[in-house]
Amino acid sequence: MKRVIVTGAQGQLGVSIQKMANEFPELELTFASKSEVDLTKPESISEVFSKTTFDYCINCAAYTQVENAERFPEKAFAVNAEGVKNLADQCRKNRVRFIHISTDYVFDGEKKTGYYPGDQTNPINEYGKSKLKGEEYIKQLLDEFLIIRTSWLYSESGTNFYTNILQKARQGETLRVTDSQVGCPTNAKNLARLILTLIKTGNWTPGIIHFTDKDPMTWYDFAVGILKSNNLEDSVEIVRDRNYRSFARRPSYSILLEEKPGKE
Ligand SMILES: NC(=O)C1=CN([C@@H]2O[C@H](COP(=O)(O)OP(=O)(O)OC[C@H]3O[C@@H](n4cnc5c(N)ncnc54)[C@H](OP(=O)(O)O)[C@@H]3O)[C@@H](O)[C@H]2O)C=CC1
Ligand SMILES: Cc1cn([C@H]2C[C@H](O)[C@@H](COP(=O)(O)OP(=O)(O)O[C@H]3O[C@@H](C)C(=O)[C@@H](O)[C@H]3O)O2)c(=O)[nH]c1=O
Repeated sequence: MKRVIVTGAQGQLGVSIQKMANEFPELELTFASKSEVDLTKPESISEVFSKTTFDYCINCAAYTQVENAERFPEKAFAVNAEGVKNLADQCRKNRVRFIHISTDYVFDGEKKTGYYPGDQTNPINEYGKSKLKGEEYIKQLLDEFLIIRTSWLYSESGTNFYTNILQKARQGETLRVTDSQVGCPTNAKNLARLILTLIKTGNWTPGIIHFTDKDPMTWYDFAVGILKSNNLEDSVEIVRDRNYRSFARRPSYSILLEEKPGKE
């Protein structure tokens, strides 16, 4: 039986892992919400780690408000950089393998052929910068780590692009959605399954991997798909809005590719 602690367990990905837990009876999962393990409070981490011996930590905790991060970068860095350092530190002390989730926003989106894990990072917003700093701390502190970069995570519950679009549609609003960014939506359920499978099989090597599960599309295309899959395409008006107002810059083409073919 492998013992696994999941931090940030009440977020989108954390909840997806909780929902999938019964498919992985060989894993003993402990779910820690922010009130139990707060990454910005090292003592809350050490308290939980001192009570149980864990084999793995899956870190789903993060500051994910891209717009607010631009206005209050210190909030994003406190969790995504220094908080991750605190958690990685405890994993090192307690010999816990660390599985961490990062983002396509560590790239600037200028490379029009997509990004491999080893490609040059260059975040263009504060959220991306804070997530990159978190990655750097992990690499400095740990040998036994896996950073999984993913993009455009969505699920049918919680607050995310998918649920925001549906909410607006159900309120009868005309949807205005940008087509100036291209990325790959990723169902949080599929990422949850990948993570638990990797732990179950032990079939992973330390480093950074990329995981997405849909073909490249714009946010506009994604919104149209969301309407269609909910049979709302005929009842809701949707228009392309290249200039949709936002505070943070976002990469225009952030396609995450898996390891280069032919690499040993
Ligand atoms: N959402 C996306 O589109 C993408 C997300 N990712 C990454 O995937 C991971 C999971 O994201 P997702 O589930 O969508 O994010 P959510 O924002 O849904 O969940 C994050 C969770 O972390 C909690 N949290 C915030 N601050 C702290 C803290 N100081 N200590 C402990 N917990 C905290 C939040 O609690 P509260 O809400 O109460 O603050 C929330 O429950 C993150 O690392 C994110 O950066 C990567 C690519 C895309
Ligand atoms: C809700 C909405 C957004 N948009 C635009 C704003 C933005 O450019 C784009 C995406 O909107 P959001 O702000 O919902 O998405 P955003 O928060 O940028 O999503 C990102 O979240 C972080 C956590 C990640 O790691 C990324 O991979 C990515 O998923 O769509 C519209 O054009 N119309 C709309 O109605």
